[in-house]
Amino acid sequence: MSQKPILIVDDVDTHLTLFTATLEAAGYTVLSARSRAEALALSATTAPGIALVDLVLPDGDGIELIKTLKDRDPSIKLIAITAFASVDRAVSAMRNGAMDFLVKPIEPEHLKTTITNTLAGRSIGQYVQPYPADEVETDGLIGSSDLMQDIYSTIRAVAGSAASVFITGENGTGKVKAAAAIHDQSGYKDGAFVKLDCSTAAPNTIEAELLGHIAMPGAPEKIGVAELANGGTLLLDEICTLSLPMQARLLNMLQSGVITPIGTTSGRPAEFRLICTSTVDPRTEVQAGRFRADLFYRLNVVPIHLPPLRARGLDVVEIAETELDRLCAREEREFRTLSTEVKAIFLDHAWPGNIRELMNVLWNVIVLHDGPVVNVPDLPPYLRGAPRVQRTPNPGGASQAPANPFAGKTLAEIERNAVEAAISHAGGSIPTAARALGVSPSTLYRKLEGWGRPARGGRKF
Ligand SMILES: Nc1ncnc2c1ncn2[C@@H]1O[C@H](COP(=O)(O)OP(=O)(O)OP(=O)(O)O)[C@@H](O)[C@H]1O
Repeated sequence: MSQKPILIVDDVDTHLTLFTATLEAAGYTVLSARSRAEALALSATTAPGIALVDLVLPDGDGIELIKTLKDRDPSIKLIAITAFASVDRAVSAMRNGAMDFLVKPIEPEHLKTTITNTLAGRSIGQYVQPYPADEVETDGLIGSSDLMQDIYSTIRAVAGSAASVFITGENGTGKVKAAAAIHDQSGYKDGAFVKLDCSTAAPNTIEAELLGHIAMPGAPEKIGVAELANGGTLLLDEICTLSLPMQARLLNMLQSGVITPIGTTSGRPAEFRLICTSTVDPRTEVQAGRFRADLFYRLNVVPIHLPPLRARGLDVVEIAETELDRLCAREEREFRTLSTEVKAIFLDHAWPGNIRELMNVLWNVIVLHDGPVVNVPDLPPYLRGAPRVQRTPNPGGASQAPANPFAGKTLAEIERNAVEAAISHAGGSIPTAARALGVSPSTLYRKLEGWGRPARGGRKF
C-alpha cells in the first residue's frame, strides 16, 4: 500500500466522490483537485505517489499537467483518465509520462486493480510500448556498412507507402528500432507507435489485447492495440509465435479492414500500418505448417532482413564508440574511446546477442570501471578470457599442444556436442545456430528430434 497520497484531478464532482470513496475504503490517502492550478499547488506541498489526471480540465490540458508533474517529480506514477472518444489522447499521455490510462465510466474494481498494478510497477506498457521520442529516428540506427546502407534505403522507400513490412533478424539486431524508424519517417508518425509482443502476451488474453472487448460483467471495456494504433503503426513483435487460431483472426481483420472487439459484431475501420518482426525464419514456419501461408504473403509485402552484427564489419566499433559517448553523457562517466586491443576483440567476437549484447558489455564497462580508455581488463571475463589463438612461439620454446577436446568421443557425440553448443551460443535460436553451423534449420530440427530433444515450433527451448 502506498505511503504517499493519491491525487485525483477531475472537475466532475460525482467522479471525485466515487473515486475518493473507493480508494479511501481500500485504505489509501486521497487528495482531490478540480483544476490544473489546484493540482499543481497541492502536489507542491504533498508529494503524491500517484496522480490520476483527467485529460480535459477547466483551466488547461491534462497532458500538459502530466508532463509538468513528471518533470517536477520523476518518481510520481501517473494515470490518465479519458473518454472513449479520445484514446489517441491517452496514448499521447503515455508518451508524456503516464503509465496507464482509465476510460470512463470507471468501475471501482477496475480503479483499484489499476492502482495496485501501478504501485507494483506494472503498466499497460507491458504490452503497449509507445517508443520514446529520442529512439524513433533512423539517425538512431548507427552503422555505415554497405549492408546497413541498403537497409536505410529500404526504410526510406517503405516509409513513404502504407505497405506492410516484415522484419526478420537474430535477437538484438535492431528489428524494433528499425520498425520505429519506419514509423518516424512515415505519414503515420503523428499517430501512435504501438507494440504487441506476441511471444509474451498470454495465449488466453492475446485476442483481447489485439482487438479489445466490450464491457462484460466484472471486466470493463478494453481497447485493443489495433485500435490504439489507429492512424499510426502497429508492431506485432515475434508474430511467428501466434497460435494458428489467432493467425486466422488476424487475417480476418486484415482482409475485412475492420477491428471487431470481442463481444460485438460491429467493428471500426482499421487504419494503421502493420509491421511484423520475427527472430525465426517465417518461411521455415510456413513450410512446417506452423504459420499460415496466406497470412505470411499478406504481411510480407516489404521484407527487411537485418544482418547479424558480426556481418556488419566495422559497424561494431562505430556503434560501440557512439554508444559509449551516449552512455557516458547519461551516466556522467569519463570514457572517451576504446583501446586498439578492445576494438580487435569486438571485431573478432561473434556477438550472438548482437547489438543488445554489445550495449550490455558497454554498460557493464562504464559502471564498473574508470576512463578515459576502455582497456581489455575492463571487459567482462567472457570476452577478455576467451583463449586467443597463439600467433607467436612461447618464450620457453616448449611446444604446448592444446588438450584434444575430442579425445574419447565418437563422431556422433562430437556432432551432438557441437550442435548443442551452437544452439546455446545462439541463445536457443535454432535458425541462428543453423546459420552459424552452415546447415539449414530443418537439418537441426531433424537431428534434435532424432536425439529426442524438443524442437517445438523452431522457438527457443
Ligand atoms: N543500428 C543500431 N544502432 C544503434 N543501436 C541499435 C541499433 N540497432 C539496435 N540498436 C539497439 O540495440 C538494442 C536491441 O534492439 P532491438 O530491440 O530493436 O532489437 P530486436 O532485434 O528487436 O531484438 P529482439 O529480437 O531480441 O527483440 C536496443 O537497445 C536498440 O536501441
